[in-house]
Amino acid sequence: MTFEKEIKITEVALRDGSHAVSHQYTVEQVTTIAKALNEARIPYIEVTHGDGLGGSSLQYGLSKTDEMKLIEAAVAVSDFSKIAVLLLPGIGTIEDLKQAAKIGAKMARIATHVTEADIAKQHIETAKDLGMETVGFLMMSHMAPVEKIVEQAKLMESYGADTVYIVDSAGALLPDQVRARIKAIRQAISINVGFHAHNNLSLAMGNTLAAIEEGATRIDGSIRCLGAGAGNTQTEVLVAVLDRMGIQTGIDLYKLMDVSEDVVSQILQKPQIINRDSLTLGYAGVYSSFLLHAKRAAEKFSVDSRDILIELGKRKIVGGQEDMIVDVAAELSKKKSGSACPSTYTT
Ligand SMILES: C[C@H](O)CC(=O)C(=O)O
Ligand SMILES: [Mn+2]
Repeated sequence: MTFEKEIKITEVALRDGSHAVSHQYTVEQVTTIAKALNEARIPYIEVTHGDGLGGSSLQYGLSKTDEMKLIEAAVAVSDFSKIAVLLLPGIGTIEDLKQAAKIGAKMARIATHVTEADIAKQHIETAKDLGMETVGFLMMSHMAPVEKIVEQAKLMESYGADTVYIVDSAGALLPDQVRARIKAIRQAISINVGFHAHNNLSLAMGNTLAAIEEGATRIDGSIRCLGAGAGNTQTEVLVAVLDRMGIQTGIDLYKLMDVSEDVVSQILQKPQIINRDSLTLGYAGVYSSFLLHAKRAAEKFSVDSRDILIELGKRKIVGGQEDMIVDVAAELSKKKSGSACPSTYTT
């Protein structure tokens, strides 16, 4: 294969990776990592709470540091990289977006469940009015058929998005499913197509390459895999692989390897591996950030978190419906013991 096209990587360790560090990033850490990524010539660095602007909450996990301070810190050390922010309408607001733009964010990625693109209209339009490069981010893309995804991608294009992403939030897509999705939207829209993978089934790299072969030119990576579940496509590995394939990214591989080894590995609470939890997420096809809630509910109701996750997958529960996790745990507990009492109340 020979590729002439340019692949532009968005580094998500300072956003998706926020899940992996329980949203405890400090200004110093963000400054060090963003500075190194900027020196490695990463085109875009995404910085926000893991669930996007406004995500810091009891529901999604409280940030240690106000995300606007983290965005400011990244902007201050990035003269090459553009700082991107993620926004899920309903979690983040237009005001959050305006503030992020004011302090120097240059790209807005507006994320919706794969069938709900219409709720992104005002956010995409506002981001464009603010002069930001704008991405429509179709999450949980394994949950909708190709025709539905095409319809939703067209909506995002019609609102003014510069790029539409297929997002494999659960790390559940198989390579042929990625190919079908990217190929179909590539043919249906005339803006950039992007792909965001999770590695829960160990397919992040393979799926990313499949997406590139079908015409995706905007790709997400995460240094040292730092992201929800088993993490994302590992940026430094991706850059090396693309280089071996003759695809130029303009990124300095050695600098990226060094920031991974010398900086990011030091702040990891535990290595980003595929364990039974993240494997279950991919296998069940559920949102990676459900894991923590499912584990808490499993402990409370003395049930197996895998059973909760698999049941959530069967019921097609989506982001925003986290309260269902406790309901499912209670039901499973009731089936098991005839009582739905949290374990702290049983003897
Ligand atoms: C809010 C989510 O964590 C966005 C994302 O990275 C995904 O769906 O995957
Ligand atoms: Mn993600």
